[in-house]
Amino acid sequence: MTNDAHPASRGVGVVVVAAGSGSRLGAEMPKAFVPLAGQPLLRWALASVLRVQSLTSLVVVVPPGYEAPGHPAWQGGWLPASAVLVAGGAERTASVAAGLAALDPACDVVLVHDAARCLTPVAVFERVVGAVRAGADGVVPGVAVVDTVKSVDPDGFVTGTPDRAALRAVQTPQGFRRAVLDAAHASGLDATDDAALVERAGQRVLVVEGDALAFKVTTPDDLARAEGLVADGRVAPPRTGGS
Ligand SMILES: Nc1ccn([C@@H]2O[C@H](COP(=O)(O)OP(=O)(O)OP(=O)(O)O)[C@@H](O)[C@H]2O)c(=O)n1
Ligand SMILES: C[C@](O)(CO)[C@H](O)COP(=O)(O)O
Repeated sequence: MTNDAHPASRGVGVVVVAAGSGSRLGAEMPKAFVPLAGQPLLRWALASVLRVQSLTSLVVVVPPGYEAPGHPAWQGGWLPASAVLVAGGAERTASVAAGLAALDPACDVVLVHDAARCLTPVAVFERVVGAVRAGADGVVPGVAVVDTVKSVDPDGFVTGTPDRAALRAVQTPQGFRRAVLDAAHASGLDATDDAALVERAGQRVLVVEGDALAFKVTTPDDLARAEGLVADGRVAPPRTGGS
């Protein structure tokens, strides 16, 4: 790992959350360990994380029990030596909080990334880091919404049609000034992403351009899409002997 050339920088810490069960995928193992072209989704995700220029601390949040370095899931030596393993919680928010607690306290910028967004290009990471370094409290990658979106009531009746030009589907990595994210998680609230906690704390979150390759592997169709992209050579496989 290298230090950021920025004089005020004390480094970028990345928390990769990989503790989910993947119930919607329905595999026989936790989703992060499901193979994509023969390699665990987590390994694909780490391949981009390890290329982040200013990375100084890496925490991987895993299902309870997997934090033992001798766990069979790590056979093959693909886990980076620099990675700190911690056990996750029942919800994503709790897993992120566990990861934050294990991050090097010297990091002044934190990225939180889903292992399930396993093909996210490193350029997205660098874009998010750059925007945090430029002064944003929080930064999320996002893509335009292509469908017309409806809000509905509990009975399914439409209550509105928001202007989709003002909507973004957001991805990870989400980046924050360290103090901002720590304070947001100290609220103890739950949310489906970290930016929502920061928004609730009254901080401004900037959306930067995401990437179609940063889609989340959620269902079997998503995994098939990822397999197709690899087979077509759209993404390079993780190198052997590390991620
Ligand atoms: N308790 C949890 C839940 C989710 N995650 C992580 O958060 C990311 C986004 O979650 P999602 O893709 O929704 O994963 P799951 O919760 O595993 O999926 P499902 O809802 O289908 O069970 C994933 O990398 C997942 O491993 C986590 O670390 N801890
Ligand atoms: C964090 C996230 O990936 C941003 O899109 C997403 O919110 C996770 O949501 P899920 O409900 O756990 O699928």
